[in-house]
Amino acid sequence: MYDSPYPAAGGSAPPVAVEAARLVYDGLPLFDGLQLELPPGEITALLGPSGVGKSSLLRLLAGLEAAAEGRVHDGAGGPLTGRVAYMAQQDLLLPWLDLVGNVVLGDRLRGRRPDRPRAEALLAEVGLGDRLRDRPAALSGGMRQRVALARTLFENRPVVLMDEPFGALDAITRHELQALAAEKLAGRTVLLVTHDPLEALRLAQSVLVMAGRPAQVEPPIRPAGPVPRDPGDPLVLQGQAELLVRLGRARSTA
Ligand SMILES: Nc1ncnc2c1ncn2[C@@H]1O[C@H](COP(=O)(O)OP(=O)(O)OP(=O)(O)O)[C@@H](O)[C@H]1O
Repeated sequence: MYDSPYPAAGGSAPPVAVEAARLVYDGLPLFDGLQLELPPGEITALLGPSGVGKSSLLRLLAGLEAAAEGRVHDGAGGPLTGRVAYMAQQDLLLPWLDLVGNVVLGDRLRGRRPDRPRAEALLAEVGLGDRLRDRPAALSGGMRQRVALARTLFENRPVVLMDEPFGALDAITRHELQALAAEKLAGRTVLLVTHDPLEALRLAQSVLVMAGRPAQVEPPIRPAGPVPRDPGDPLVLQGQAELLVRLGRARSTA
């Protein structure tokens, strides 16, 4: 029996465990025997050099990597099927649907009657209550990522996988959306892939660095204090400097 250090709290967000993950592209293992633990109800950030395999690992967790081997489970050996939402860097909004239509898309694809009032309430929560009937083309990049966040929250899954969701935004919009995401995702088990050490230290209870080929995930850093942390906090700034050193080391082993 797998002995998780992060037992699932009854009825709430589960931990996520990856065991013996292996993925080979073009005959070369990207990772092999990779282990990973995500604590329940917390945000974990995953950093690492470009090409090390972060997005591939995220897709493996989402069940989207057909070629991968290994085991992904909820810490008690159960599958994560139906408990995972995925948010990509591109907002993936459909241009012919209005904002409500984009948020309820998952329900429609599953053949369920869309809960439009809940979608409208979520759009209002992310600050778009007065744009419900707009098409995505009428929005800024930051607004579009707000819609993508509302759509992710609409799925109401206890596990959320995010692949550089704020990477394409300007610094101020990114800062605002990070705070919004931290507030709205509280209590869920989140894996956030990012290239930004400051984003990781602002939002995450655990920070992981992925390095090497085949890649491994290094032991977690657990910065002190509640999230979102103040970017000007001396501990955050010091953590950022240390993380940059670790990332430099990780790149030299990639
Ligand atoms: N479907 C695929 N077929 C072959 N190689 C692939 C495939 N998908 C990814 N790769 C390769 O696997 C490696 C890891 O890709 P991945 O996107 O997971 O890295 P990453 O760490 O997320 O990179 P980045 O930070 O640049 O987004 C890269 O060298 C990439 O070219």
